[in-house]
Amino acid sequence: MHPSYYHKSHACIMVFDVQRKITYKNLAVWYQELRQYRPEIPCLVVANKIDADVKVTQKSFNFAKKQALPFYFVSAADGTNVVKVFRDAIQMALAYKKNSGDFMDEVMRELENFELENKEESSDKEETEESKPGSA
Ligand SMILES: Nc1nc2c(ncn2[C@@H]2O[C@H](COP(=O)(O)OP(=O)(O)OP(=O)(O)O)[C@@H](O)[C@H]2O)c(=O)[nH]1
Repeated sequence: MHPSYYHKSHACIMVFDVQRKITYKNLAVWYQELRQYRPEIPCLVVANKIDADVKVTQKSFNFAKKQALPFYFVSAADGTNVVKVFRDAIQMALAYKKNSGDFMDEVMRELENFELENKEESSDKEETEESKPGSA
């Protein structure tokens, strides 16, 4: 995947298809690539399409356990756990964004603060210009 897709990401949801083994096997490859660009962001693992065969939820998928990642059985078709996954991902992303010690994140945070301060300064200036007597 092009590195720009990883840029400024604060969480990752890795989804595999329980009916296609290759998609599970490929998780390791995707995960390695993700960690190259975003070493610390929260990553969630999703086993999708459980509606196709619910018995699959009795199987254990060790990839997530091995990497100590949160794991969810999901069906995008009937909605099982979809909201939960996105809620958890957003919560983890926000927590990460606030507290990240990753160097690139710190740089991005500084840049965002700098831009905000500049915007505030220029809007303060505009306000004082407008309130000057005789100004249009
Ligand atoms: N039964 C079932 N089918 C699903 C589920 N989620 C997606 N599908 C089906 O799987 C197929 C692929 O879904 P897409 O949304 O195209 O997923 P994708 O990741 O873009 O798939 P690729 O095009 O193979 O890369 C579609 O026919 C979907 O209807 C699910 O939870 N259960």
